[in-house]
Amino acid sequence: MYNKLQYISQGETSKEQLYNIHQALDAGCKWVQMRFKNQTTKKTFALAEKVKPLCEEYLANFIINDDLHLAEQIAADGVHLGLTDMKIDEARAILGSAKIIGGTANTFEDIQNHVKNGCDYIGLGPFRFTVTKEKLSPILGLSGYSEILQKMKKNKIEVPVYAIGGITLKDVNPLIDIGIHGIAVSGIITESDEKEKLIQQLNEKLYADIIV
Ligand SMILES: Cc1ncc(COP(=O)(O)OP(=O)(O)O)c(N)n1
Ligand SMILES: Cc1ncsc1CCOP(=O)(O)O
Ligand SMILES: [Mg+2]
Repeated sequence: MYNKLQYISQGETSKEQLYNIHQALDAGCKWVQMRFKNQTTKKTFALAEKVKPLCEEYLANFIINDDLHLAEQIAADGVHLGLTDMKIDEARAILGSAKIIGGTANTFEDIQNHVKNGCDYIGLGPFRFTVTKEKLSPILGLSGYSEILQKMKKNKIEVPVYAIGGITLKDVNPLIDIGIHGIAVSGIITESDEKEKLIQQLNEKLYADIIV
């Protein structure tokens, strides 16, 4: 089962990206999505080439935002695709069954489509307004999530759903209570001065029901 905490990288430059990813790994993140928007292919490739061995060193999963071909070239663990990115079934045909393919959803119908097309997990959001992403889809809030998760249950659709968009520590318990599998976060980890403590607190809540 995938880790319940996915860190989505931030940074205006390759140096900032690498620094933020390294800090998140050092603090205990076990799953990184490299999200480096509006860059040349050369720059994203060069960054991915550095991030991959770093994630390997920290035994963390490494997936790429948007760029299926980069994920393939670099032999990343997978890719995250949005509603306007490459279609999930097309990506699956290229990457094969061993790679992780995540898909963005804003509605129950998006989830139905992604599951039919073979995605491994859903990034459902946005939960609330966030400055991390421009052009947000309609905000779902806890009630929107709850409605969608209930429809999934009724229709026997089983796929790990990650909440995304402005998630903070206090949101984790209510999200887990309604059936969310995990969270994908960027701002709270990037901006935290106490990353290790924050990640520990997030994991305690995310894994509270797991008996060891
Ligand atoms: C885990 C996760 N969920 C959703 C998204 C958003 O993807 P997308 O809608 O393609 O937006 P961009 O991130 O590409 O701006 C995500 N990246 N990760
Ligand atoms: C990539 C993305 N997609 C929907 S919201 C979002 C940003 C999540 O970042 P943050 O945790 O800082 O709100
Ligand atoms: Mg995208």
